[in-house]
Order: sequence, then C-alpha cells, then structure tokens
Amino acid sequence: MKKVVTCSQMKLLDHGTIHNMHVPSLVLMERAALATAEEIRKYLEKKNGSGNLKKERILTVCGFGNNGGDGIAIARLLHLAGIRSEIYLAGNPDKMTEETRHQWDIAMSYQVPVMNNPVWDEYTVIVDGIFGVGLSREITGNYKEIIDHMNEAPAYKAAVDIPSGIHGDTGAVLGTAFEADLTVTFAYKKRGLCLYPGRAYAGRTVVADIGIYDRDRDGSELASKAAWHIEKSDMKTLPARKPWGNKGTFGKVLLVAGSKGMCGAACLSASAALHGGAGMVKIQTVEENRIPLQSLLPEAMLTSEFDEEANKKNLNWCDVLVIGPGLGTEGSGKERMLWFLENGAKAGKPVILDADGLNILAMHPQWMKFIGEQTILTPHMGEMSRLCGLNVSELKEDPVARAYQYAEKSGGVLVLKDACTVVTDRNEKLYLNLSGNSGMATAGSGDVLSGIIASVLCMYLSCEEERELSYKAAMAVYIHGLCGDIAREKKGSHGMTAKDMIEALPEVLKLAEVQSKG
Ligand SMILES: NC(=O)C1=CN([C@@H]2O[C@H](COP(=O)(O)OP(=O)(O)OC[C@H]3O[C@@H](n4cnc5c(N)ncnc54)[C@H](OP(=O)(O)O)[C@@H]3O)[C@@H](O)[C@H]2O)[C@@H](O)CC1
Ligand SMILES: [K+]
Repeated sequence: MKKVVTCSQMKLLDHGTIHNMHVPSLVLMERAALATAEEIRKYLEKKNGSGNLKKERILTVCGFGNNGGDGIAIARLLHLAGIRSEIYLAGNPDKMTEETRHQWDIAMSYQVPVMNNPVWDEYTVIVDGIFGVGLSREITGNYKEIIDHMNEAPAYKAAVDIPSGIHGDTGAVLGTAFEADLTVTFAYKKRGLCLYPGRAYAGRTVVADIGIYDRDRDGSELASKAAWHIEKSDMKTLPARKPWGNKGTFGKVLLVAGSKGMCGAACLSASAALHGGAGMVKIQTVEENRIPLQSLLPEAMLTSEFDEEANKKNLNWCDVLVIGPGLGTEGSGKERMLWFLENGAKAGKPVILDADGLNILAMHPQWMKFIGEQTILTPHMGEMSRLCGLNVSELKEDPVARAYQYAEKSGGVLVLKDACTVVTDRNEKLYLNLSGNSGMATAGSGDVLSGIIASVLCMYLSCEEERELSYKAAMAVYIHGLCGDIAREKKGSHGMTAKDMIEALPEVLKLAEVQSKG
C-alpha cells in the first residue's frame, strides 16, 4: 500500500523534515528537481534514441512559490546537461519565496536563458512549475492565459508535483488546469492526482523520493490520517486457501437478491462470489427465478422460502450476507431487505448492502439504525445522491468528504463507487482506488463488485490475521478494478461486459497465489 496525502498533510511533512530533522529546504528542492529533470531526460532519450537532443527545446514556466523554485532548478539542471532549456517567469517576482529567490540567483549565475515573450509553438517540452500544493484559489487573468497557451502548444508536457490548477485535495479544476503528459510528484501521491478530473490532467504519474521523513523526532507518525491506495504487491497478503479446508470453511454467502422478472443481478453477484472463492452461495429470491438461476448458475443454491423459521435457518447458516442486487424497492423486496438487514445486524453478521438495498434504505432512512460496523454500503453516485440528498455534481466536488460524512452518520463502511472509488469508515480510514477503467461503467458491474466483496470477506474467515472491514472492502474494490483491466485488454472498453470481469477474476486471484509463493 502507498500513502496518499492532502496538501496540508504534505506541507506538514515538508515542514517536519525541514524543521524537526533539519534537512535544508533547498536540499529537498534540489532532489525534487533532480528527479523531475531525470524523468524528462529519460523521456527525451526514449524519443530520440540515446544520442542527439539538439532538436529539443524546453521551456519551464515558473511561479513564485516553491513550485516555481523547483521549476527554476529543473531548467538549470537541463541547461547544464547540454539541452536547450529556458525559463519563463509567470507573475510578480516581488512575491518570490526565499528558496525560489535562491534558485533564481543560482540559475542566473549559470546563465540559464530567460524568455519574456515565449513563442509557445517553438518548444518540444513545456514544464509546468507555476503552482503546486500551494494553489489556494481559482486561476484567473494572466495565469489563466499562460496555462491556456501551454495547453495549446504541441509540446510534450510535464508537471512539477501537480498540474497547476488542479486542487490537490479534490482533483477539481480551479478555473483552468495544465494538461500534463507526465507529472512527477514528490514523496507521496496527492489526493487530487488520484481523484478525477485531476488524475486525467496528470497523465502518467511518477512518485519521486526526495527524502521527506514521515515521523516526528519522538517517532510518532506525522499525517497519520493520510489515505492509502492498494497496489498489486498487496495481493500477496490475501489469505491462502488452507489445504485441509472444505467448502464449509471457505465461507457461506447468503445473497438476498432478485425479484419477479429480475434475476440477472443476482446471477452476476452470486457468480462473482463463487469465482472469488466463496465455498458456498445460496440465493434467497422469489420462486419465479428458480429455473433461470439454476440453469445459469448450477453451483449456487437457491431458496424462495420467506418465513421466520426459514429465514433464521438461512441466517444462521451464512457467514456473509449480500442484500440488494435486483431486489426491487417495493413489496417482497422491501420485506426481505428489512428482515435480513435487521436480523443480520442483530446476529453480528457482515452485511454488504448494495443496489436496491440502498435505494430502499434511502426511502426509509429510519432503518439506518440497522447499519453498524459490520455493514458495507456500496452506492454509486446516483444511489449516494438518494441516500444523502445531495445531487451528483455536489457529491463530485468532494467525494471523500461526502463519503466520510455518510460513513460517520451511518456507522458502516462506505464504498462510494466512481472512476476513483473511495472507501472509508467512521474512523477515517480512507482508501482511494487506482485500478480499473471506464469500460467498467456498464450494467452489472456493481453486482460483480458486491459478489467480490463477499468472497474477500470469506477469505478472511479462517485466517488468524485481523484486518479491518474497510481494508477488506478496499481490497475487493482493487481486485474488481484489476478484473476490469483484464476484461478491457481482452475485449476493449466498449465491448467488455460484467461477465467478462467475472471471467477475469480467477486470473486476478491467481496473481495473488503466484505472488505469495514468491
Ligand atoms: N520546502 C518545501 O516545502 C518544498 C516544497 N516543494 C515544492 O513547493 C511546492 C509548494 O510550494 P508553496 O507552498 O510555496 O506553494 P506553490 O504551490 O508554489 O504556490 C504558492 C504561490 O502561488 C500563489 N497562488 C496560489 N494560488 C494562486 C492563484 N489561484 N492565482 C495566483 N496565485 C496563486 C501564492 O500566492 P498568494 O496566495 O500568497 O497570494 C504563492 O505565491 C510543492 O508543490 C513542491 O513543488 C518541493 O520543492 C519540496 C520542498
Ligand atoms: K505544477
């Protein structure tokens, strides 16, 4: 797992390294510049072969905060490497920080060329060192014009730390933003580089170690509320399947799903749970779904009984409950959701509340009392909008804050599904997901996710290692994204379907087995 920070957390870490550990700010800046110049050089060498860079001409556009200081140092390093490299200063030089002024003096000593009226089309690379984590408001006026010129130029574009104009905490565009091909960010990914649209503006993102220290001198962790993103190497931590286990020990999932004429969602969710390794899956549905479901998915069990005695038996039998796919919001669906949500909570069973389960909850907010620490809610933006009464554009302005608010209010783990899915709980454990692609925005994708979450919870049933529910949910979201990535590779983002993601699931989980064997 890798940390993801907010701008204020990054400033705290910078400050701690400089003032507690006594690493001079200019040393950090030099390392930031070296890492960025090196990435640019690597790009140029790849483009030109290892030889001649004479045709290249680089313009670094610098602001007056420390992001500008990084930019000036980058221009100097490229100049000293024998590449045509020029500086353009944007804004008011009276506002230069001490470090940036120092970088300016060094660059002038080395006679790095400075342009006052650049002809934007003449450059092969444009580097954006205007604003970094210090961006504090909408970009307007002259700065906006400059960024728009930079975007229109045909050059390869590299951003220093974060594309200027992207809000480092939310990924929002403040007025305008630099459209980078490459972003070299320092120490940790910033939230705004993970969330959209910031992630799209950043292009390929490289995280460079510049010597930031994440602890205080007494060893306590700084920025301890930082977020995390899961990566492939974390898959090896998934519990291995015990050789002496049986289908009972690998987890029993009860899926309360489907309604008259609606069995597809139940089928996809159950199928994902089985492909994800759950030992047994039983679908609690309506009798009309028996024939289609048993023909489509003979591995799953099915019950249409719905009375106190049968319900209790089914509830006692299962280890994990999934409530919602294709349930409908009225009549039997509503009754089934209420019974299993209430009694599942009383029995302390983990419940994944999805799709119509969430829509019913939105219609009956008083049932939130049945949501607890063992509940995972998986709304997409539309469902979240119904749950919390904000419209989708309001949610998208700051999805992390909205997800956290609802997790706190409900007490459950919230999985807010979007291009960058946010997972959080009331303890502010926060995960931003980086796997997956736009091809996954297709019917049934959410049903597949609820099945995968159930299967990941099953993996941990007989495992000694304790993991928080939010981590397991985030791991499932990551796995789901990898399935989407494989499906896209095979079928393309237009043609892939939810079924293709399920088909990719064994391949993804095999990766975990291979990794854990070393
Ligand atoms: N020593 C360190 O800490 C290290 C920091 N590092 C680097 O420093 C970066 C952070 O530097 P930073 O804190 O100086 O902020 P930065 O992003 O340069 O911007 C501040 C300037 O922008 C201005 N401004 C803001 N918004 C504006 C707007 N909309 N329109 C117009 N102006 C606006 C603001 O003006 P003001 O708000 O004061 O009027 C101020 O002048 C970080 O991202 C990394 O690259 C690395 O070298 C490692 C060591
Ligand atoms: K920048």
